[in-house]
Amino acid sequence: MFSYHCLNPIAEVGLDQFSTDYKKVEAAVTADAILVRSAAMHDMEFGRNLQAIARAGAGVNNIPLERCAKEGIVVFNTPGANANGVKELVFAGMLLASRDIVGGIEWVKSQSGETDIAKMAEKQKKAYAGTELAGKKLGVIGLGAIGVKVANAATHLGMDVYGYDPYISVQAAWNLSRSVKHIDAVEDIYKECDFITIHVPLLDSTRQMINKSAIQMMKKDVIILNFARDLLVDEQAVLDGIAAGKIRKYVSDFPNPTTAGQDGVIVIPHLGASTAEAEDNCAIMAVQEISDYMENGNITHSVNYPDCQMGICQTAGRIALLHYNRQGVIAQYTTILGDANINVSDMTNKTRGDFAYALLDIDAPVTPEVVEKLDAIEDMIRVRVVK
Ligand SMILES: NC(=O)C1=CN([C@@H]2O[C@H](COP(=O)(O)OP(=O)(O)OC[C@H]3O[C@@H](n4cnc5c(N)ncnc54)[C@H](O)[C@@H]3O)[C@@H](O)[C@H]2O)C=CC1
Ligand SMILES: O=C(O)C(=O)COP(=O)(O)O
Repeated sequence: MFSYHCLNPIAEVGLDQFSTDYKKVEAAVTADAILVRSAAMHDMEFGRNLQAIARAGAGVNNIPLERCAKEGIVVFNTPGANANGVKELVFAGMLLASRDIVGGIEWVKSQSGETDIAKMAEKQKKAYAGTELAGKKLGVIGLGAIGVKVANAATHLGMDVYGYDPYISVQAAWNLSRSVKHIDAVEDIYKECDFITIHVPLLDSTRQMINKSAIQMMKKDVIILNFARDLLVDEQAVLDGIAAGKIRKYVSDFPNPTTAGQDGVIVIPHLGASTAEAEDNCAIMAVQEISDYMENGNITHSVNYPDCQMGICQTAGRIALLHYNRQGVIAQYTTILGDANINVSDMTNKTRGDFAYALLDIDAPVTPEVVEKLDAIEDMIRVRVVK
């Protein structure tokens, strides 16, 4: 029996995929697995039972990945599962920034009860007029699951699309429309584009990527869209750019005290992934990842351990070893198994940075003594008896 805890509400259609071997628990500290969306986990203490965290979504900056790896907790996310939801909201953002739709709607509301409203609107509407998307240059920074969808869809709206991603995956490159211009230097996006949208993860290397010097390079009347994370942008520099008449609009999906209520800023309450479809997709993928890890030891879409798959165990036993990626560890654990007369019929050992993961299918179940010896290896983080 496995237990799981939901730190945020997770779509039932996903949770329904857990077999009857899983029970939901109210206390995170007792759970084998945690499902989470945006809840902040950096200050959380993790229970000793905790083996896996699945982020039902893309961004994992709310989870202490390194600490989890050191505690033998595998963290997963659900790549692409909410990308369409975000893509659609990015276009809503572009349209809201192009004409003052919000201001116009508010004006109509403020005139409710006016019998002459239709005539008044015809006079008033010029205050909310704007421009079109077609023919404008759109710069997409980060061509992952979301960026590719935004870039491709924009080409169908008649936009001239520039894409920048020095680390683009082969899969993303395959999916990218040939009409998207491949940009090698992000400065070219800053200098050329009328709309700039950012779709990169929040990392030390991307924090405040859109800063004062980037803004200085931009065209007058640029529209900046941020559906990735607020900390990617120096938002005070953006407000200064708006006040100076350089930036026409800043659209953000991340409310905070700096931007909320400011002129020239459209802030949405983090709705990018809040569609029924995205919530269902993320929950289903997260539950599949956790189930396969808990039941088979397979890792798919981890963000702190290497992915590793050996299907369903066909031998007498399977163990999973989470360890540091250091010299001699493999020799030590294979020696312990050999000394215990346990034959390894299949094994995979994968590494990711400082961490490594091994799955071993063995011809006899391991005894508690063998587990104790494996656990005692200096660079061993966690030993799991999967079967
Ligand atoms: N507003 C919302 O509700 C949502 C926001 N997000 C945010 O959007 C981000 C992107 O999501 P996905 O596209 O699904 O992730 P992804 O991992 O598929 O794509 C990220 C892309 O950014 C690229 N990248 C990394 N560093 C870069 C750099 N310095 N310059 C240019 N490109 C760089 C990577 O190569 C990758 O292709 C997430 O990390 C998350 O923070 C994601 C989903 C929902
Ligand atoms: O997937 C992401 O990175 C998101 O930002 C979506 O967050 P949410 O699941 O809506 O709290």
